[in-house]
Amino acid sequence: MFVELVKGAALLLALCFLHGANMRLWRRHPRVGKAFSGLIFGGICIVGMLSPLTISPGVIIDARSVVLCMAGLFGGTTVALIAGVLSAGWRLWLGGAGALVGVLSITTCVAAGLAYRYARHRWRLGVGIWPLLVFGLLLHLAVVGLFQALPAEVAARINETVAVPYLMIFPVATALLGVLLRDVEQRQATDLALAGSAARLRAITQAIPDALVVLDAQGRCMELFSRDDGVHAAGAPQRVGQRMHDMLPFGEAQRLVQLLQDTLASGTPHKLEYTVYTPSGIRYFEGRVQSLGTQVNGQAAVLFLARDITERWQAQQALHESELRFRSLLLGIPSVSVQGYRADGTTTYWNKASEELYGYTEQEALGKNLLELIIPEPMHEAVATHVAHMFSSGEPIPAGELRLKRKDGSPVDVFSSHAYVNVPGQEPEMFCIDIDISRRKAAEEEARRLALYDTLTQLPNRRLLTDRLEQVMAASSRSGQIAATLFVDLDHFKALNDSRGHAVGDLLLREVALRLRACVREQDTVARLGGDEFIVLLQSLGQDPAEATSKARTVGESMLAALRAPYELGGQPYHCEASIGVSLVSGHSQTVDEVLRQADNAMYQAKTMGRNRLHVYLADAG
Ligand SMILES: Nc1nc2c(ncn2[C@@H]2O[C@H](COP(=O)(O)OP(=O)(O)OP(=O)(O)O)[C@@H](O)[C@H]2O)c(=O)[nH]1
Repeated sequence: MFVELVKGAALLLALCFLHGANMRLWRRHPRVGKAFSGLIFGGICIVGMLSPLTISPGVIIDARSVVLCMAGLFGGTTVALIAGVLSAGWRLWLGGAGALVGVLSITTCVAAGLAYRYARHRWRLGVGIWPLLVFGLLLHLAVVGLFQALPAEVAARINETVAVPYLMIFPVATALLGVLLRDVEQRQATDLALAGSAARLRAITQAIPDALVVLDAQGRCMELFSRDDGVHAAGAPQRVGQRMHDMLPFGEAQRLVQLLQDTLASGTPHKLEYTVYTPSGIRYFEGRVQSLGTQVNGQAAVLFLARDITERWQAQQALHESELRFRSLLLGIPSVSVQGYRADGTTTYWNKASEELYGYTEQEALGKNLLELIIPEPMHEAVATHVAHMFSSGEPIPAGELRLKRKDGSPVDVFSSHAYVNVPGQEPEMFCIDIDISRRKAAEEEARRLALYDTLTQLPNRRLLTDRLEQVMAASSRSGQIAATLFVDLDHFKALNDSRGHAVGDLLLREVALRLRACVREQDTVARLGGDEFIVLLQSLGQDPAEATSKARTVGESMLAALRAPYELGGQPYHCEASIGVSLVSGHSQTVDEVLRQADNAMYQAKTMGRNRLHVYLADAG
């Protein structure tokens, strides 16, 4: 019996070995592998049946139950069916009284193994030693139950002699074979996973442009994974065993070795940029060093990942050069102030024209905030909002005319355009391009002044007077307030011109302008029509015409008195008198021309009445 057991154990070990070798052999063709495994399992059963324990002629006991249930559990349907058919065929060929029970036990074992397999996958039933032992015991109890179908005396002999050892040995054998096959299965899974990882790593290293190198602490290449055409892979097989000093210039190699030693000491990844001289020219690399965290060939090792960044480096270089060109071009450009600012308003660029326009030198401006430099206080909030919007959306601030401030606080009119510059890898910047339009603004202002003011006296001229008169008439028609027009004409002015010259006449006209202005309120208008004719427009004289006339008369009389006061013209005394005609303005009942004509008529009346007096226009008098 012991010899039989040893023989059985040897068979089971042989089965494990053959099954494992077969599955490895047919790894790429698993179906063929399963078919062969079925043959192996079946073959082992047949070998077992060649030297069985013979109970009586035609009734044999062997280890096929153990083998077949494991074929079902670890081999699956194909393996179990092939093994089962082979065993059953052989058992039928042997024939005898136990043939049918033998085939039945074969079927039971195959079915039990497949059921266990199903339960394992479906309900995660374990395949540890204890579940296998319980399974083996239950299965062999069932087989002993099948033995009861043999002729009674044979069954009784089995029960008396073999049943107990059978139930003690075969479940244990089942569990042991199961454990061995589980190990085979796990090793296969591990091999498969390893092969998969290796294949993935190979595919990755072929697909990515980077080279992966495993280096020891001295920078010696232990393994190299790289595309066959990569710079680092040139002569790859010979590279293994070489030091970094054999592949890189001495200085670069030293830097790299230092870096990988730092990486090993700190455990944190490091990176550096380095150059490699190749027959096709210099190439730039970015190297990342990461500790492997495990020893290779008994040594601490790092993974070194080298990326060719030549194109990126060249693009950055070109960008840098073009930016330098652009900045130095704008630096000296005359009359166009260019300033650069970051999102928080910090000044990053300040050209010569900006120095001239705003009064800050480049050193003074750089690093300062836009708002504190040239933006007047009332504009701070609006400018900050526009700048924030520009940096968040990338949309430039619309160009336009702005009144900014110089270093000395004086205002400066500029036409300001804005550009948002966002260079990849750099902080975005806003560039302001300002052109000084102060002269144009001053010229516009002067033209406006010339169009509306008299150059000699600086009083409003006829055009501005007409505007004001229309405004006063509109206001009068709304409020009912009466206004008055006083037409002032100097008496015998021509004689002054003729006797003392035009220039002295001009002096008198200026002095008259000042005296008239001094006689009226801020809201009243004193205008010069031309020659020695002035118009005084008095507003808001009340709603009663008599009262308005009285007020106008009072102002007019004070003007006559003021004009009569002595003059000093070019060092000579002079006495001047004037005649004044008054017409009232009430609502929009008259036109501007009518009002002026009425005042003119009244003034003419004053002249004809002897000059140096005031006359009020009466509608009935025409
Ligand atoms: N100095 C000077 N004279 C001017 C100017 N414009 C006009 N005149 C002169 O002003 C004078 C106007 O004369 P009139 O008002 O017609 O004569 P008048 O001597 O004042 O006579 P009455 O008004 O009747 O008293 C003319 O001699 C013009 O040449 C000016 O801008 N400067």
